[in-house]
Amino acid sequence: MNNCEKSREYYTTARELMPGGVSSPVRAIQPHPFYTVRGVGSRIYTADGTELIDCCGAYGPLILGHACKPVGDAISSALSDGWLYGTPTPAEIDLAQILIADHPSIEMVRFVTTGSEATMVAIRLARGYTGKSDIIKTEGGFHGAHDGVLVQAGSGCTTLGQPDSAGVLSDIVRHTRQVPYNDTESLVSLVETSGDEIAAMILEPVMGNIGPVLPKPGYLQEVRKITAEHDILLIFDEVITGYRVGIGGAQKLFGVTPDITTLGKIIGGGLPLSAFGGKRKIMELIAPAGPVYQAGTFSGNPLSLAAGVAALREIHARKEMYTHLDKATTVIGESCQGKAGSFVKLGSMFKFFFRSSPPENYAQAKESDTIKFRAFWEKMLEKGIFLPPSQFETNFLSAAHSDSDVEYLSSAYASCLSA
Ligand SMILES: Cc1ncc(COP(=O)(O)O)c(C=O)c1O
Ligand SMILES: N[C@H](C=O)CCC(=O)O
Repeated sequence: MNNCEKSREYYTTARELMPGGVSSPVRAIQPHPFYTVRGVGSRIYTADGTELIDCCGAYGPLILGHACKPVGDAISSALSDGWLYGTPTPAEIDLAQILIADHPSIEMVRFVTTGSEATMVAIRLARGYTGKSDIIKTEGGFHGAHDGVLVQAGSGCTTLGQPDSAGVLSDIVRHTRQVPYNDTESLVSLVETSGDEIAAMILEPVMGNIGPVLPKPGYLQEVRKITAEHDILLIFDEVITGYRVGIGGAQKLFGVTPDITTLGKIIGGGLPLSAFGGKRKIMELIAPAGPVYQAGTFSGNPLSLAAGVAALREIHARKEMYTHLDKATTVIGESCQGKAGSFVKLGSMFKFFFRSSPPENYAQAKESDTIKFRAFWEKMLEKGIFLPPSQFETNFLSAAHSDSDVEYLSSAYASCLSA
């Protein structure tokens, strides 16, 4: 980006104040990130006055685009009533009713603040329910930044080349078993030898933190069958896919019912809100109904709930957006035909991999040429398009992207991939 003097200065200051200069590692674009001061519709605006078409969407929450008016209005209205009470609120009942109606797997729900919290407690709940110690995750799966899942983790961990984290005790991660995604044979052999120790398998039904990487036909159904046969709870981490691949998430799209579901991102309308939910007999183990403890000062905060209810009502009122978004990414994919690499999409999730065929798992995703990705990413930025700055992060389109945005994106993909 030519005009970036202010961003450069901000970053110089920020690096003195915060590790890596950022609040989350994926934002530390080198040699310096751009600083954003405004977001409207499909656009973000930098501190240096550059307008960008945003295909990052804050890493997933903004399916309605930036500053969506009904969501903003709901936040303003909630704000005028104060913003934190430390008591139950009517809005949590409204949002719980929407989530339960939309997800056949969810009979009860608990609101928390981040996706990391949701997956952390979902795992604790599975252990409490089954009395077993271990979990299975898929290699390259990302479930937030807590100890038990920071092993072979996707997202920033993979981008930085640090899929395991220092500071995590080997005693903890020895309870986290790994299998490749899309590989039922490895799963069967693991559960046949160790099924008695395994409380839950947690997976992103569509892997969003190395790609996207899509499930092979029948894979999720097989996983459901194998886990059920071995009394292993199945946790679908739908923090990305919830309301992203459609109302009802990946479980509805693929017709697979997990035991526990984690949701985040979109359900807060862009404010911090996450949830986990599942069958009543499992959820009733959560305190104070049962012995599995979870608590949070900011859990179910009124502003996030107001934003979430407004966002989900808007999504319901404009369901046709999913068809439109799917067509839009198909158009972008067509412009990538014949280019050296592979285009992968599901609805509004998409990515061009610098690898000859679409990856089916973590090992294959990591074979992508990240140097070529970086050169392509820079060219797209020069054209005024912000893609997540990693081969291993999904691009997201929003309902605010217009037909002309999609046309522009398509021609930019075609020309930047040819160059
Ligand atoms: C699939 C998935 N699960 C969990 C998380 C953790 O969510 P959060 O960043 O809100 O803690 C993320 C994203 O970070 C995610 O993509
Ligand atoms: N891929 C991550 C979430 O889905 C990116 C968000 C972050 O780590 O800041």
